Amino acid sequence: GQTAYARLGGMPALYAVTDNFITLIEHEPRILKYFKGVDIAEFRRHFAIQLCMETGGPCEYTGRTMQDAHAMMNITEADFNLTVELLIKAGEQAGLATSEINYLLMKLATMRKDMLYK
Ligand code: HEM
Repeated sequence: GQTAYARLGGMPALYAVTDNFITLIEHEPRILKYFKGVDIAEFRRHFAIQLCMETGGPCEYTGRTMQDAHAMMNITEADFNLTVELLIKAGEQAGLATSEINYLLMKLATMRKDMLYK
């Protein structure tokens, strides 16, 4: 029984991951350039809610599809991989177990093709 959402500490933990992720992006010019003019408060909320949904939590994602959200960005494979590294680091900084980080990555990996080169 327990969902991954409960195991990893619920919404406070997912917001910690999200905030760490945003800080890491702010320090990585290669990724930050994609975020010019983006409403970060909305990105934060949608990202955390998406993590909640993907881990079986009691949330309903109301943001755009991954294909729409990442359209016209032409995200390269290298930049996608770098972003995933930042997300791993964000999870580590938030104290998530490696198994929970891997679970998250596995869930998000299925969306990869929706984001690349759109
Ligand atoms: C693990 C992979 C990723 C996930 C799960 C993810 C998830 C999300 C989510 C949930 C949103 C919010 C959509 C909305 O508010 O409607 C978003 C927006 C965004 N993502 Fe990603 N993303 C990923 C990878 C990337 C990568 C690799 C980049 C760039 C290198 C990127 C750049 C952006 C930008 C710039 C926005 C804001 C778009 C806007 O508001 O116009 N994302 N992403």
